[in-house]
Amino acid sequence: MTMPTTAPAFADATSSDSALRRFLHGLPGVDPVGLEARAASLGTRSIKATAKAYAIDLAISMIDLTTLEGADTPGKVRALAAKAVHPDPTDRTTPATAAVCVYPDMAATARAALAGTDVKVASVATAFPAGRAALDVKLADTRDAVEAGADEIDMVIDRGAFLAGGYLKVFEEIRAVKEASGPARLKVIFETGELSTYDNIRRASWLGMMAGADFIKTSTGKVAVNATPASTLLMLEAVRDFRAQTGVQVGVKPAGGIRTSKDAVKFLVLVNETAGRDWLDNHWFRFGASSLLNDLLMQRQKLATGRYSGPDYVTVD
Ligand SMILES: O=C[C@H](O)COP(=O)(O)O
Repeated sequence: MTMPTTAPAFADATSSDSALRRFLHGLPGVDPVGLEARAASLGTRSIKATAKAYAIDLAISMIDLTTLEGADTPGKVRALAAKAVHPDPTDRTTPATAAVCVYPDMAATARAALAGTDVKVASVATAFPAGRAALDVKLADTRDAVEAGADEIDMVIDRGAFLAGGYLKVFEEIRAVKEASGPARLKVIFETGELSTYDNIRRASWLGMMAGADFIKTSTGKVAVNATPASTLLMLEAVRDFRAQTGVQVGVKPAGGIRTSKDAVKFLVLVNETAGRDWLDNHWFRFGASSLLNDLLMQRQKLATGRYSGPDYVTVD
């Protein structure tokens, strides 16, 4: 198989397992107390009502509206797609979400339902969520999703290999999935809640970007600890530093457990204060969320009218 070439800046660092280990373990260590304090303090920033209205619309436009359940049906995916295109049918000024995110077997249904719109089809692949399958199975899963119409692939890394120090294996797997993704943008999920340390999250971020990730993503939403402000802050620092070093911009997607407007706005403050304004649009920042949109819609309505709507204002997620 022809592999994409590694960025020249990293040719030496990725020439062997030991070279890659030296590079990743040579990254500056993370001070956990300082990191968490910075994330917490940015989270307490208050913003003006006008900025809040802007932030709510921005957050809506950044959602990968997600359903990743064993019980997903074509009907549920079509309803989700309709909601992604017109989140509030009574107010056509409401922005569409960025994407609808589904399992590969639902990608064709999502593609058909979103035809003629700007909303992307994102599909998880590579034996999501555990990532425990042979590489050829993961590549077939990826190709299936792309052939069915996915614009974006959300792959999971092999956390077992990463934690055992098999960095080159993880690196080569990401490169192979990137190639199998063809024109689709590749989001690489680290499952930060399983990586044990902040140092590992920093190492995984660099590993993913060096291997060609278009986005780095925190979590699957399927484990106990999903997206946290601290892990997202760390990843935002990584994309900022990677661009400074290589000129290549990589997006960030916190996912899992983000359910309120208040939380979404906190994440946007982190983006603005860490990576900067260049990341403040849905090409470079996404929220992976199954249950955030309704709260954003209710807050949007409250800002516009001064009151919350009745419980039947929004459809159930
Ligand atoms: O990638 C998206 C996540 O699976 C969604 O997680 P959530 O259901 O906690 O919002």
